[in-house]
Amino acid sequence: MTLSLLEPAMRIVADENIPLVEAFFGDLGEIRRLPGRAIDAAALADADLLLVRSVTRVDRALLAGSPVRFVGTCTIGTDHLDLDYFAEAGIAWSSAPGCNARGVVDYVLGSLLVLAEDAGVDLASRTFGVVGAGQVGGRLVDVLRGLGWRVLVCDPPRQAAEGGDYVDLATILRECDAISLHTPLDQGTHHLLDAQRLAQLRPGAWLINASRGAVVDNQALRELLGRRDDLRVVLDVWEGEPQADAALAQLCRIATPHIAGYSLDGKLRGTAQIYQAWCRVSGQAESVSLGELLPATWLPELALDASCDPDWALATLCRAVYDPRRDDADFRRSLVGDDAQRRAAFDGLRKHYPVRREIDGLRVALKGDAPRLAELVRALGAELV
Ligand SMILES: NC(=O)C1=CN([C@@H]2O[C@H](COP(=O)(O)OP(=O)(O)OC[C@H]3O[C@@H](n4cnc5c(N)ncnc54)[C@H](O)[C@@H]3O)[C@@H](O)[C@H]2O)C=CC1
Ligand SMILES: O=C(O)C(=O)[C@H](O)COP(=O)(O)O
Repeated sequence: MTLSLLEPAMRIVADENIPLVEAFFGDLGEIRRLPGRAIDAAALADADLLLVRSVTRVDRALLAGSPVRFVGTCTIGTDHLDLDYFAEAGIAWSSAPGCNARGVVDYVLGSLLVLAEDAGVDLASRTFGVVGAGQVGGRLVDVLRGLGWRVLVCDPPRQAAEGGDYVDLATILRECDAISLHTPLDQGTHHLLDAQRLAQLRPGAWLINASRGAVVDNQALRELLGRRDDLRVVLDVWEGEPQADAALAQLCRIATPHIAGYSLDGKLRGTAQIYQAWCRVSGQAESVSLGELLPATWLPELALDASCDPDWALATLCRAVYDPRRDDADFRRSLVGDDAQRRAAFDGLRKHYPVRREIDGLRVALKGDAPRLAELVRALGAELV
């Protein structure tokens, strides 16, 4: 859909946690910043553009009667948008596909390192299961396979559309030591892992959910973890956010407040993608680009000696960029007080999230001839220099 060309001053309402809105959209008109959970129909009474993150439910109740004609969500997920209503009302929209996918991959890698150290196992000896092989899962599969690890992939929609080397969920549950979930949340994936499927996890299995909370039945998972102390679980997303089940969090090896994709690069890319989408929709030429706005990384380059142990190199490169244990510790400290205090703490940790970059922004120099290390660096997506 192409909207009519811009009038001089647009009125833009944007979540206060979207970075660079002024840099990208400032020339278009007046920008009003609000907390995402406080964006209501009254705030949109004279808005043309609405820019949100995942915490704002955007549907008929929010938009009916408002002049909003474009909704941009600076996120990958779209489960907070009522797309049927947008189509019915002729509202253009865009998400930011893939913007923070690399951050989630870094989160999963960091979590796997912790789980492997706890168990005293070699990650290369595990069988990995990736459920949902889109922007996030697809990148994860490439990295894990690039590292030479055995990976089974379950993605029925892709399997139906493309054929190929996919397995069903039952096979993943039966054969995989480590399972990572990367499906969208929709009717087909709500409680994809319900009590019955959770019960099929292998002895000692690891389960990671950084997709959407309700892809796993949280109550069933809590009950299962109460009975099975062999399982190890990593949860970044929760049913009913910003309320997280504190008892479930205590039973998880790593628990974080929906920050898996919170790399700075990912957030800035999200804003840039929405700006590009708006320019397409409005027929306007782009006048701002992300390249000039991305800050320098704090750790642009690392050198590894050819004699170093590849497992040490893997952990060192991943953790040089991101280690989820800090986020886990911050979240655990926040699990105090009443429900309202914990909800506020959940949002607070996300609002004040520290700067984090991505592994593929790292340049790695190898001192000496080390083909195995070179392969590892490339598999991680870092640049070999
Ligand atoms: N925790 C975080 O910070 C973040 C979470 N996310 C979430 O991660 C999830 C994945 O995002 P993307 O990779 O961008 O989505 P995507 O739409 O690119 O890929 C999802 C894949 O799941 C597949 N799928 C759908 N139903 C399935 C089922 N029943 N079983 C197995 N596969 C199924 C689809 O065919 C598709 O290939 C989403 O829920 C998204 O909201 C995304 C970014 C950050
Ligand atoms: O992009 C997505 O989808 C995510 O899950 C984001 O990491 C969510 O970030 P917020 O929009 O909730 O800040």
